[in-house]
Amino acid sequence: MSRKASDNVEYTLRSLSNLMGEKRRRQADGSAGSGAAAGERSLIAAESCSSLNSAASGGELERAARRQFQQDETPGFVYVVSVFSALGGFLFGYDTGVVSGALLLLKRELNLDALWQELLVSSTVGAAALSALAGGVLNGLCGRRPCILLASGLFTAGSGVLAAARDKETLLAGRVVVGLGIGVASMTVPVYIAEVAPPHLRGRLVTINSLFITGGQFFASVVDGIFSYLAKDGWRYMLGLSAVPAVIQFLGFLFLPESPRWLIQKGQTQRARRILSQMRGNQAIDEEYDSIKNNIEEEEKEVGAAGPVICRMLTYPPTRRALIVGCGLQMFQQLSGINTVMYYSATILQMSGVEDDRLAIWLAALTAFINFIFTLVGVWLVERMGRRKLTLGSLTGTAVALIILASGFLLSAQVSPRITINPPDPSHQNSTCTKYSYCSACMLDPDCGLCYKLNKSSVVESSCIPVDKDSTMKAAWGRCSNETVFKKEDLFWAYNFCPTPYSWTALLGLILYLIFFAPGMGPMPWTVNSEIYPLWARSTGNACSSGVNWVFNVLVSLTFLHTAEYLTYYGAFLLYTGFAALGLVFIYGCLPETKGKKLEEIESLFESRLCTCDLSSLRNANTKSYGK
Ligand SMILES: O[C@H]1[C@H](O)[C@@H](O)[C@H](O)[C@@H](O)[C@H]1O
Repeated sequence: MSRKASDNVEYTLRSLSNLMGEKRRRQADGSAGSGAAAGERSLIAAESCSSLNSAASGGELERAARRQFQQDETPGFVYVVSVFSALGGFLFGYDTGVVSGALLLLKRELNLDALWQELLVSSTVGAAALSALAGGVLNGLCGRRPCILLASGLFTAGSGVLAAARDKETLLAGRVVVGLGIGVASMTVPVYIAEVAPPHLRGRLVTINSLFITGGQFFASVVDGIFSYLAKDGWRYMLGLSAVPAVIQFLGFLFLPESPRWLIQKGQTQRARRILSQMRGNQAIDEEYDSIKNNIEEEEKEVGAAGPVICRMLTYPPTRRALIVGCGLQMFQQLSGINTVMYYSATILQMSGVEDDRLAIWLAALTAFINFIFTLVGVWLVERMGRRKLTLGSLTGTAVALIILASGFLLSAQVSPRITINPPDPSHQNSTCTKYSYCSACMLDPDCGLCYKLNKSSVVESSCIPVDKDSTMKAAWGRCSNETVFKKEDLFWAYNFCPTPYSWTALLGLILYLIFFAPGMGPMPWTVNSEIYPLWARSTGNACSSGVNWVFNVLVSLTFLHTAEYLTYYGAFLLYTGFAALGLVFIYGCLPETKGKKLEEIESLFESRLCTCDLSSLRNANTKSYGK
């Protein structure tokens, strides 16, 4: 048996005897509950002993120990704490998702031009990027609990300001406050959940936070759909509703505890022990407590405590590698285009023949629903497949779906209807729209739309006309400028899409994209980041990687329309395919498996150079099979 395997056996035996010792102690002093329960427990212990005796190798022993550990119920308290913190994820999803529907109403009521609309969307994401970075320092100094309280306070204040806003400047202020809350929540919540969860449930519980993010986005799209019928002040409800979960989270966290790991780091050991045993219920905490404490002491010896954390992280190879992996994952999540696909979903659906704007809003809610449901699949898969396989499988599928999506746009562009009528501009403003010869070129200009008739399924009598400044549902002038009149005359108006027989390919690509992206590439960057840094570097590591996520989120969303103008739509989606392929190489080479490991064990996975992860996992597999 190798040295490592024998260490494992020794460690496993120690854990088992710890567990059983604790059980026996409890049974003896009668604190283990009723006689029946105690009887049941000793049966489990006896079963484990016999499986221990018959276990022939280190691997089997380890499995027996894990089975034993998992048989001990995880107290409901851990789930309550996780769900309350994941409300932060819900608010992140809700507040980033709700704004598109709110803007439809706002731009009419407050006469918002394109610049103000852009400001209201990107100010939130920009503020989130800044506060995620600042959240690292706050987390380290004040702890996770005060940061979650701060985030829910910001969410509540922000949504109050938004619901009561009378002008666009106040709206902007409200969106910035909400963005500050999103940034702090996005980096704190996964860390907090990872620190309170038992190792065998950690992946699943942290992934629940991502489920809440996509749940928030789905809920936001339903709220957008409902209140879109309330033309006056509907946006106040859309933007203000997030105060409800925010207040619930704030009140809950007044009573919920601090992370025991942070407390141990700050020397508050008694409190930490109390909270840890609350979180572990009937399980022995001595070993976990000692391992956290020893780890902190060792880390201090190895890395020292002088200088800013980020400098220490960059000069100490294991944390530098973890940081590269964490930030890389977040960067590739955004570079594979999730937010443009979500943002563009209504248009893709319109391309596939959905003419009505309201129906498109509801179908966009369906897209958000697919994203949500398949994140649930991720929650189910994460502890079965592990992080690495799940992320690799998900990104491979995402890349294939992007190719299908791009092909949909390419085929549509190739059969793009010709423009057959070029009416003179009555306002003599010489708009560029009337100069295009094909629908595909007309569509790439955000100021233009197509007015056409259908003969069976082919487009006839088509013209490219400037879009109305107040509503993208009609033209500024000409045959398609009066909605009720042009619909009666069997005329159609297409803004942002060209009617072609290949639109279903893009729709198929969109659905496949979400099915593949949602279980892996959506949640895993958050989950992995919450576990790969040692305690002293955890806040800073998560602050940096969340900051990278938000910065690339802004970059990709802001550049999408320009990218599409230069590269056309299929070019833009092929570009994202290229990024996804690069991401695959990166993940294949650099992401180690963290499933089932204690947070304190994970640092050792980054001891060897990056790009050898796959080799080391192969080596481990070989060692195991030789040992058998
Ligand atoms: O993990 C989340 C999730 O996938 C969301 O759907 C997306 O909008 C976010 O940008 C991402 O960070």
